[in-house]
Amino acid sequence: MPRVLIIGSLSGELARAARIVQTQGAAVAQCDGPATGLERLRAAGADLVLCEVCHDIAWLVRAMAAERIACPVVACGGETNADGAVRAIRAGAREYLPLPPDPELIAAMLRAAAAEGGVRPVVQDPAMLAVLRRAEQVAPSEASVLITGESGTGKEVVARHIHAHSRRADRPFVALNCAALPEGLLESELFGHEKGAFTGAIAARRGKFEQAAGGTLLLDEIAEMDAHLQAKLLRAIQEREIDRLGGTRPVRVDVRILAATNRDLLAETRAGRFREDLYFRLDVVRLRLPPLRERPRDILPLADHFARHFAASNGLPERPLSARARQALLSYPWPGNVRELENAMHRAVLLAEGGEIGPEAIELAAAPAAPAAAGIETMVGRRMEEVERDLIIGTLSHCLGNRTRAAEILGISIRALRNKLQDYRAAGVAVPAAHGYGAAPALVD
Ligand SMILES: Nc1ncnc2c1ncn2[C@@H]1O[C@H](COP(=O)(O)OP(=O)(O)OP(=O)(O)O)[C@@H](O)[C@H]1O
Repeated sequence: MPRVLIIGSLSGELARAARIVQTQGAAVAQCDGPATGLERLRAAGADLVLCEVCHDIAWLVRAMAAERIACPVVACGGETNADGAVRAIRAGAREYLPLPPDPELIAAMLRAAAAEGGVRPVVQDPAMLAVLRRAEQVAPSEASVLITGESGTGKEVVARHIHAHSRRADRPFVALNCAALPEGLLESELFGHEKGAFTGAIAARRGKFEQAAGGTLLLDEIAEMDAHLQAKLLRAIQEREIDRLGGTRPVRVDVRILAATNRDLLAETRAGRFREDLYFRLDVVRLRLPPLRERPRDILPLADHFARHFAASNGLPERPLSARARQALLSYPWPGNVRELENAMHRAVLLAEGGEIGPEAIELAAAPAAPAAAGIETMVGRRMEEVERDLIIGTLSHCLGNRTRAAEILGISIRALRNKLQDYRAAGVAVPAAHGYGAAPALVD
């Protein structure tokens, strides 16, 4: 059930909008202004925020971004208030809902919010169908599931699928990328903190464990978690209790844990970088997602799906893929997996002209140069750190800015990559942005 937070006074047209939202099956909460709204979001989260246009939407959007609260904000106000609508969109609102409310429009908004929250996996290749069947088989149990696979193969999509088929489906699904945050922040993000627990903890905040109460928590890039947090996580799983930072007594939690990684977690365990007891707790059931190159029959159905999706979201006509474009997609190795295909199709939809999407609209990264062809003479005479920098930046651009995949190809940890990028940026080197056209989560460098 989608959760909608309404910010504004529940009288007149906004009250009607709230009733429509409820009759369409969403749970509604209400706050009088952005400040109390933010508190509510910290405490309970939401799938969609509806905020009256008279409030300071720019402040709300900035505050949410600063606290990494990811949820679309839709402004609402009088249908003749064109200036207000423009201001709200400039301030970062996703859309403007004119009042009096149109039930059709509200239904479309809720559908969009729900679609963002969960993608139904598009799958046709037998290798992936087998994985999905197994996911559905284990979904109703309470078992932890370890989802492995290269970055961009759809680990989060499969995790959401498990949640959707579980007994917890009507409770929240919460995902956290353990590589995206520095350690201190990750701890408070996971376990929450009390007011004043550290400098900058201006208000108490519930962590992801509490936000996922009764539901499912996906810990993505689990191998990146440091030893101290691994110990805290183990305790949370074993004792079903967590300690907020700065808290004085433990909090009971009821959460099913799914973990994802693109590394060989058993090897990490053997190398002493990952706790064995935690590994066995997480690896009750394992799902290995094959890379896209090992499931060629998924390529075209996914490409068609993304072509339709991006045409609709950009207000463009639907264009079919031409036979030559299909051939180009089938003969490419997809090192960035489904995420790369998604980005390629987004670009293709924007670039296509005429009745079809032709091969000229499909820009694929050149296959990485074979080591022997990389040109040793281009390296001789140069400083090691310079060559390293070019290799790192080059690999990152090849991966469309995806840190996880670049680190994987380079054979270094995401943390090490992030530190390098920070140094480069400080030295004035242009670093490819964390995501291209696609919806890959931005990592903090
Ligand atoms: N079977 C699928 N059907 C539809 N969309 C998919 C599918 N698999 C992946 N995607 C899309 O591809 C993108 C990457 O998927 P996802 O984030 O689940 O990958 P991941 O393996 O978790 O990546 P990472 O390791 O980088 O976190 C997402 O935008 C997702 O919606």
